[in-house]
Order: sequence, then structure tokens, then C-alpha cells
Amino acid sequence: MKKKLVMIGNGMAGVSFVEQLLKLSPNRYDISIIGAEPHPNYNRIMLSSVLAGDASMNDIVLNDWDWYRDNGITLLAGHEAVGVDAERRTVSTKTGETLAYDELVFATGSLPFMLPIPGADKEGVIAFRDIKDCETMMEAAKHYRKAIVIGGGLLGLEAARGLLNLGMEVGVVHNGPCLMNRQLDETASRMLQAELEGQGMKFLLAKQSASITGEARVTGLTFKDGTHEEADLIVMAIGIRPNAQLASAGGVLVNDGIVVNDYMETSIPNVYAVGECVEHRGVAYGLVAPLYEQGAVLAKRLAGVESDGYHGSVLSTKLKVSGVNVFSAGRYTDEPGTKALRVQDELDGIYKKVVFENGRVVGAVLFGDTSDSSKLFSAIRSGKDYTGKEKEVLFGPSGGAGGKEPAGDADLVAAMSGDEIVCGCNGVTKDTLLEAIAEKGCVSVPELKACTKASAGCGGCKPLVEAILTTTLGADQVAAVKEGICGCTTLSRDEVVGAIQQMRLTTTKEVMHVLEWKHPEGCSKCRPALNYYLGMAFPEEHEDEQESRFVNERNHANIQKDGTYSVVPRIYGGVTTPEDLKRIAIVAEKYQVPLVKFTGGQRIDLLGVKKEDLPGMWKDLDMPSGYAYGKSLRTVKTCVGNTFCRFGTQDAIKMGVDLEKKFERLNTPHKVKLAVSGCPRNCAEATIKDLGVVAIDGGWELYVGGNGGTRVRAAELLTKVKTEEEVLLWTGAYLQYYRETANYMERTSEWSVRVGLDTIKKALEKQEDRDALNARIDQTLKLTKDPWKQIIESDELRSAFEALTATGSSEAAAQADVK
Ligand SMILES: Cc1cc2nc3c(=O)[nH]c(=O)nc-3n(C[C@H](O)[C@H](O)[C@H](O)COP(=O)(O)OP(=O)(O)OC[C@H]3O[C@@H](n4cnc5c(N)ncnc54)[C@H](O)[C@@H]3O)c2cc1C
Ligand SMILES: NC(=O)c1ccc[n+]([C@@H]2O[C@H](COP(=O)([O-])OP(=O)(O)OC[C@H]3O[C@@H](n4cnc5c(N)ncnc54)[C@H](O)[C@@H]3O)[C@@H](O)[C@H]2O)c1
Ligand code: SF4
Ligand code: FES
Repeated sequence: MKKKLVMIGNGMAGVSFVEQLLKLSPNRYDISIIGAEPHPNYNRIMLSSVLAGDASMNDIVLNDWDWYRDNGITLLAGHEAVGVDAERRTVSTKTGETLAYDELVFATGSLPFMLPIPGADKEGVIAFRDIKDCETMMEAAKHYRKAIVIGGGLLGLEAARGLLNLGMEVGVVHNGPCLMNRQLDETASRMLQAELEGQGMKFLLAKQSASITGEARVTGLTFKDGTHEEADLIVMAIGIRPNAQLASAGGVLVNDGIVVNDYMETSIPNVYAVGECVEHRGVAYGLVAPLYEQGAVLAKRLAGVESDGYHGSVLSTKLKVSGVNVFSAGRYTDEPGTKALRVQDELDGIYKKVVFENGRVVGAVLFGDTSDSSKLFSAIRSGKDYTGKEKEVLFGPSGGAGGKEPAGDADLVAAMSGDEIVCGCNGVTKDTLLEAIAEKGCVSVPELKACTKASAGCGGCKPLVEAILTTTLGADQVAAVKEGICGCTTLSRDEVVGAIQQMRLTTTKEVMHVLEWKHPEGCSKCRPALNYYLGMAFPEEHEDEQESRFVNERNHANIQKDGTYSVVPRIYGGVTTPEDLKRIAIVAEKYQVPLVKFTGGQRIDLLGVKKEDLPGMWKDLDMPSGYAYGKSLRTVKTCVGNTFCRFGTQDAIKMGVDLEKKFERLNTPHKVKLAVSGCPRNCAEATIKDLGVVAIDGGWELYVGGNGGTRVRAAELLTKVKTEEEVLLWTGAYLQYYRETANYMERTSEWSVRVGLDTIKKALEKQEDRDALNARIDQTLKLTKDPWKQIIESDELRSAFEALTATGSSEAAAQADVK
């Protein structure tokens, strides 16, 4: 008769252990798993991706219901184990069942730590640990606006990014002065903070939470210093505790976690533990890679296979926030006896720190460029002595003079054993990848991802997966497959746009259906992108889908931190008149606008406007929308040029006004800013714009791909022309080429680096190509209409907009379809 194995906990570590046990000894046990959550085993790590809209709940299932049935496992899902009788060898559940065991495994994971402050029990105060929490946040984002995340660690920042993607305003409250203080040094932490602030996160650092306000539901958070922040949702992400209470009550030795030896045996015979509930040599782990290692050891132990046991793990982490590359491993702080090699490139926002102790790499932090992560992690784990050659770890054998070591991947891969885990998030070993390459014919990273799930979590293992692929097949055999535009499809941007054009698809629903989107409703990433691509491809046929647009675009105004809106009328080229100024002043007084401010783009911002006042203000202003909220032409900044300036050689004002009048209201992949300077002194700062025009003797220079935001980039010279007419035509051709080839949400500065200035120049080189591009942009431009005017002139659109104001529902905005 088979022995009875009962496992409490149906999470990542426990089920991974069972999978390995089944491989080693498929028929040894009758296995029963008790899981408190009403789901089969899912990838908890990917909850961050679900929240961010990059994956669906279905995507994250690791072992579906059939897997349990096919392997003869009894799963009690939605059942909580409440008692263990180690003498009788039984486990009892809350629903009254009693299960007898020969071997018992605790795999109960962790509990999120909740701050025990007054008000912590209010509705809207949650942790971020499971599917239920994730669903609560997604639901809250539909009805509420302001979220506070307490805790600036990995979990808090991933929660904050997800909530931002869901359209909420997010403040992160952190008790220390530096974010991710458990993973990063101060320099990397500051760089991370700046990057995330650029993404729209607000930080309240060195703040101690005191109490949560509200009646039944939370309304805000008060700090020990007496200050207060409003909030409709509070997510606590301040660390975890091993969930060891049941084990303790059953007589198992528990310190911080369930104490185990190197073979995952607890203090009681035939009782084992694995995962986050465990304390091994005084350490409780909170990342999956070590837990999978523990699972492998326990599987051998229970299959009767000899092993060296588990000796502890070196940790490495990567933040799963798109657009941010951060890696941290081992002991990254400066301690007595350690020396660090630091490289900081402030131009490209890159920071690398490698910590040595007695010539051995003991820790590393990477920000901005994490391509060295596998190499460094491998160096830490190998314990190799680099004395005298420390710099080779980062720069290769030339010690810094010759740049990064190009080879090294082959050595790295060769040094790995077959059962070494490559993808910590998904427990994928080197052997599994080699098998997928050899037997399933995988020739690209996305194919390996689809076959094995490697790189489907934090993405930190991608360089290593690539290295294994390249080393195994040879670089020329590896297919350069583009990643899908979001988690709903494996199709790249070019494939999606190609299909839209070839099949003449005209609605987002149609695209999703025809191209077999994994999630029929799409996600927050693909919906606005598809709406843009469709409008770009078929300006006449495509009906703009307001429900697919970002919330500011639906409201034709930018929402501010206090929930009010800003109104920015168009002021062509920054030139206004006394009449316009008077009207703005009258409107500002009539609607009691709290702040009237000049913007960096030479126009006037009316801030603090109530949503219900928007249509009235637009009507009274009787000026076109400035599109300050849109992925569209924003401003054309001008200097006074030769109209008044004694240095000016050309009429910069007229040039700027003509450009703005021609290209206003144009939908673009991201916002576009222009500027015109009347001489090379360049007072309008044209060389940090998406397109900058600078007057020179006898003509104009056109600069492209500049940016003045978080990543300052100087624009590059595209061409020199003689006349104003040519400036307009080159600008039209350039903007249309950008519209047709950029990824949605890609600024021209990123796009021009990606495609290369030479490609852009080549595409615009011939007169006939420029003419064709201009013909297409003109076709689009002639269809554009001012959205403010449309709403105030159409009763239907206005009542739809007012319905939105009354209900606060974002769905109502969808009705206010203003093409
Ligand atoms: C949002 C998020 C993102 C993360 N991202 C990463 C990442 O990028 N990289 C990384 O390495 N790690 C990450 N982690 C941590 C990782 O998910 C955990 O380390 C891992 O899930 C722990 O596995 P476990 O099996 O020990 O515990 P769990 O996965 O928590 O499983 C324990 C299970 O036991 C059940 N249980 C507990 N008590 C009982 C009982 N009495 N009866 C029945 N069932 C019970 C629980 O309901 C739970 O389902 C992340 C965690 C979260 C929440
Ligand atoms: N990408 C990843 O690898 C990833 C992502 C999410 C979660 N996780 C894991 O999940 C677990 C939970 O993550 P976590 O971020 O909650 O834990 P954590 O312990 O890593 O970070 C918690 C943070 O909260 C801060 N904090 C503590 N008390 C606070 C307070 N009262 N007010 C404000 N800030 C406070 C701490 O300074 C710390 O930086 C960890 O084990 C983590 O490694 C990993
Ligand atoms: S850029 Fe030249 S023309 Fe324009 S304001 Fe400056 S100095 Fe005068
Ligand atoms: S290590 Fe996170 S996806 Fe592979």
C-alpha cells in the first residue's frame, strides 16, 4: 500500500516540491493537498503583472485542475487546515475533515505584515498577497481615485505601478529615506526614485503612519508628524512573516519560521516544511528561487534519493516595473573588509556597483543596464577569487580600456550544471531549456518562454536564457522574434499593424477577435495602442473609440492630484492678444480658478477646475483646446525672432504659428513638442524638442528626436532647408513617418534611437516619399475637429459628458465619442 503524504498549502514552493517528487518517484505516495485559496496552484509572482495589465488571471495558473487529477492528487481547494495531531498523525480542516498521514509537509507560505494602527480594519485597507487582493485593487480602481501604498520595497513599488496603470493616483509611503533599502544602496535608490517619479509615482519618504481615517471605508492616512494624506484605498506592503502558527500549535519547533535542518526536516519525525514558512539556519526566505531549491532537496529526501541537502541561498532580485531595470544580489552594502567597484554614467542613467571581499564578488547592484546580472550572480555564487583582476568582472580582460567583454556567455553557460535553475520565478532549469531547444525546436526567447515559462515572470533571467540559446544553437541560428505588444498577444507591433492594414480591420474588437487575442477585452496596454494604430492606418473609416483612450484624453483635461482638472487653451506659438487675455481673466474669475499659471510651453494653464465646470469654461473661453492632455501636438514654442530681436534672421513667430495651426489636433504615438528659434542662439530651446527649427543665414535647420524630460536628449540635425514652405513639408513628412513606424507610447527621442537617424533620413530623402507622407498626413489632418467645440456644440455629446460628471463613471465618458 502507498504511504499517505499530506501537504498543507497549495502554493508555489509546495507544488514545485510535489512536481519534483513525482518525477523522482511517481508511485510512492497517495498525495493530498489542502489549500486555503479556492484556486489551483498559480504564480503569485505574476500577480504584479496581472495588476499592471500585462497578464490575465488565466495566464498565471501553473498547475490547472486537470494536473491534480492526472497525477492522482486529491486537492482540497478552499479548505483551511486548522489542527495537526502529530501523535495520531492527522490533520483536521475547518470544514470538519480529518486526513491521516504518514508524512506531513507544511508549505503554508507567509502572511503579509499589517500595521496595527487605528483604522487598519476599515474597508479599503488591504495587503497585496493573493488573487483576492489583486481583484480588490482592480475593482477599487473602477470606483475610486486615490491610492496609498505603505512600503517602498519590491512589493509596494510593483503594487504602485499596477495601480497607476489602472488609472489611480498613487502615493508611496516609506518609513526610510531610501526606496528598496533592503536591496539597493543610496545611489541606486535615488536613481530609482527619479525614474518612478517620472512615471507618475509620488513618494512620501521617512514617514511614520499613525492612523487611518474614515467611517466604514478609508478616507485617508495620518502620520505621526501630524500631516495627512487622502486615500480611497490603502495597500500595505511592509514585509511578510512566515505562516508558522499552525505548525507551532501542533508542537513543531518554531522560531521566526518553522525550524528545519538541511533536509527540510522539522523537530518532529515525519513532519517537513518547505517555502516561506521555513526558517533554515536562521534565515526565512521571501523569494522563490531558494524555495525551489528547498523543494528539490525535500523531493529527494521523500523519494529516498541521497542528496547533499540544502545549504542556504544567495539572493538576487529584480523589480518588475516596466521601463525600470534594477538588479540586486548578495551583500550590496559597504561593510568593513569590503571594497566596491562603481561605475556611474549619469548621461544614460546607468549605475553599476560590484562589492568584493578578499577578491571574491559578494554582492552587486545594477541600475539602468542589467545585462551583466547573470554574469555577476554567477560570480557571486561561484566564489571565484578575482584578486588583482577585479575590474575584469565588469569590463573584461582589457580592464576597462576596451569596453565590455564580448564573449563570456559560453563560459557562463558551460559552468552551469543541468539542474541549476535559470529562471527563479518559474523554476526552470538549464536542462529544461536545453530540452525545449533540442526537442521542441525553440529558436527564440519568446518561443522558450511559451514552452517553458522561462522569463515570463520578472524577466531578470532573460539575458541568461538568451545566452543559453545562443551558446546552444550559435548566434546565426537564433531567431530575432519580437515580443508581443502586451500579454494579450504574441504578435509584435509591426505584425499587428501589418494585419490591420492587410485585412482592413477597423475596430479594436475586430483586431482582438481576428488576431485571436488571449483576452477578448484586451488590456490597458493594448486597447489605447490599437485605437491609435487603427486611426493611423484608416483615418476615414476608423471611429475613434473613446473608451480605449486614457482617462485624461476622455475628459479632454488633465486630472490633478486633488481630483480637479486643468484647462489649457491653444495659444499659437505663444502669442496672445489683449482680448484673449481678458477672456481668460473673466473665465478664471467666473469659475473661481484657484491658480492661473504660465506653462513651460508658453501658454496659460487654469488649474483647479471642477469637472462639472469644464464644458462651461470651454464655451466661455471660446478658444481651441490646447491638447495639454493628449498624445498629440502640444506646443510650438517660439522666440521673438526677427520681429523684435536684433539678432534674429527669420520670422520665428510666424513659422511657429504656421506649424502649430497646421499640425494641431494630430493624433501621434506620444506627445509631440516643437520649437522655433529665430537664430542659432536658439532661445526657444529647439534642440531638446521632438522637432526643433532653428533659423540660419538663408534658411532653417531641422533638428529631430530631442527631449527635455527625465532623459534629456539633444536633437540631431535632420536637414537644412531654405523656405518656410519646405519647413512645413519636411515637418509633415517627418511626423507622418513617426506616426506610421513608432510604437504607441514611444516618444520621438526613443523612436529615433531605436530606428536610427540614418533610417529616418533615408525614408525622407526622396521628394516623392515626402510627398506621399504629406498626402497621408493631410488626409488625417483634414478630418480633425476641436473636441471642446464639439462637446459644447452637440447636445448629445454634452449630456454624455455631463452624465459622466454626475456619475463619475469612466464608462459614461465612452459615450462622449468625439472624433
Ligand atoms: C505580488 C507578489 C509578487 C512577487 N514577486 C516575486 C518575484 O518577482 N520574485 C520572487 O522570487 N518572489 C516574488 N514574490 C514572492 C513569492 O511569490 C513567494 O516567495 C512564493 O509565492 C512563496 O511560495 P510558498 O509556497 O512558500 O507560499 P505561498 O505561495 O504563499 O503558498 C502558501 C499557500 O498556503 C496556503 N495556506 C496557508 N495556511 C494554510 C492552511 N492552514 N490551510 C490550507 N492552506 C494554507 C495559503 O493560502 C497559500 O495559498 C512575490 C510575491 C507577491 C505577493
Ligand atoms: N520582484 C520581486 O522579487 C518581488 C516582488 C514583490 C514581492 N517580493 C517579495 O515579497 C515579499 C514582500 O515584499 P515587501 O516589499 O512587502 O517586503 P520587504 O520587506 O522587501 O519590503 C518592505 C518595505 O517596507 C518598508 N516598511 C516597513 N515598515 C514600514 C512602515 N511602517 N511604513 C512604511 N514603510 C515600511 C521597509 O523599509 C521595506 O523597505 C518579500 O519577500 C519580497 O522579496 C519580491
Ligand atoms: S534665438 Fe536668436 S532671434 Fe530668437 S530671441 Fe534668441 S537671439 Fe533673438
Ligand atoms: S527569473 Fe524572473 S522571469 Fe525568470
